[in-house]
Amino acid sequence: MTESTPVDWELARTLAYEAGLAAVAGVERIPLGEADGRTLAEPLRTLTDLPAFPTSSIDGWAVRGDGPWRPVGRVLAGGAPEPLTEDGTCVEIATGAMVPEHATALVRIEDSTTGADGRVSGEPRNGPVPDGRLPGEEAKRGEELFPAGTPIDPAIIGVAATCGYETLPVHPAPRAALLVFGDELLTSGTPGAGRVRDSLGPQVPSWLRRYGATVGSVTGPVKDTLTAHLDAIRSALDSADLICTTGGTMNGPVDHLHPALAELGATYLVNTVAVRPGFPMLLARVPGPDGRPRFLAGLPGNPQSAVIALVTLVAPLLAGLQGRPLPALPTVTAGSAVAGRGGFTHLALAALDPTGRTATPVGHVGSAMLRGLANAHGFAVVRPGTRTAAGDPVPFLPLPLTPGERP
Ligand SMILES: Nc1nc2c(c(=O)[nH]1)N[C@H]1C(S)=C(S)[C@@H](COP(=O)(O)OP(=O)(O)OC[C@H]3O[C@@H](n4cnc5c(N)ncnc54)[C@H](O)[C@@H]3O)O[C@H]1N2
Ligand code: MOO
Repeated sequence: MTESTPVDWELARTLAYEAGLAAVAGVERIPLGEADGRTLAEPLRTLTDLPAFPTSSIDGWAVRGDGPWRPVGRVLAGGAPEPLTEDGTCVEIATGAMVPEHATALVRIEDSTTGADGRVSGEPRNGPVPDGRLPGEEAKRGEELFPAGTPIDPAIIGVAATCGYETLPVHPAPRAALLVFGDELLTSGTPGAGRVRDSLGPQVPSWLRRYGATVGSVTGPVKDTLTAHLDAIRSALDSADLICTTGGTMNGPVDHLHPALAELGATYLVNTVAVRPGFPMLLARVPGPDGRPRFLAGLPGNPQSAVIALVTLVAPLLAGLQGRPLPALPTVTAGSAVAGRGGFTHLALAALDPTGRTATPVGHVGSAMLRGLANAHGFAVVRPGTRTAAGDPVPFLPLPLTPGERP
């Protein structure tokens, strides 16, 4: 490993985020149905008033002036009605239909009677929920509903459709590749006799997708030689904006990542982080074949440490590359004491209680273990030189879990 001073954990997150934001790619327009999980590249403004026309919320009558009213027609949802030209007239109207010009009230079908002469009588309601909707009530034409950088979810897609869009402007999804280093790794069967199963090749792509990347290739185990490392990185550079590697971040006899980065002319954005576990993590910028910015995140080989590098460096980088804000960390209450780690930030795996307000450290949290990770919602963050007592407020860095996971 090249000599380096570990970067403060908060600063490392910020550096990774800013590097991503500075490299955000241009804008593409994609169909609404494909936009879930992407990020708005431009503010979303409504193309019309919402609703775009006065709309009936009831089945009944649109009336003009005082009753009884003489029916002069019918307007269904989808139709554009003629104006009501005389007092004492009405049209039958359906829910969702456009209210004719000059109508003065809406009368529900159940509040009306029709006389022998065919005239309609009844009382408009003056309840707290009006029976019609006025143009612009929900939004005025041109109004900004969501700023650039908003993550797109199904509700945002629904709003975009409502206000007239067929496509949405988004940044291209960052393309990631994963290279797994380590001759000791097995990709099938049970571990033993010095060999361990590769637990990162199968899980890291799923974390990357949850952070918004597409994962083009997973390669490994890559042989523990400098040449094999260089070949694997060069080939991943062809199609990935971000290469994640696992293992080989230290200075062992077969740790080739740092020499490979030197050979490729990489520059470090972060080279080791003052965090436990996970300190040998790194983030570098690597020249790509076409001059586009490429990043390489070196995740340490110990499996929990690799995930800590994902949440520390890769998640902020990908947020930046997508043009998203860097999520602020919520503060929760510590359910029990969490030790400090001297001059390092301690990321302590913790489970949230059902209210989401109290985080309690879990067991099985050695950096070579994954059992604690699989029982935790995220990490309690204990900053350098501090410790956290039970009941203290503590920042919490969540894992990208979806509702229903970790019940
Ligand atoms: N002399 C020192 N040795 C080590 C130090 C140190 O400060 N001084 N730090 C330790 C820390 S902390 C970590 S983390 C590891 C990081 O090492 P590498 O990134 O070089 O990783 P490897 O040596 O390749 O592997 C470490 C460990 O993880 C296992 N591993 C690797 N890849 C996988 C995988 N895909 N799936 C499952 N397990 C994996 C590997 O077998 C090793 O047991 O260095 C410490 N050493
Ligand atoms: O910090 Mo290492 O990353 O303990 O396993």
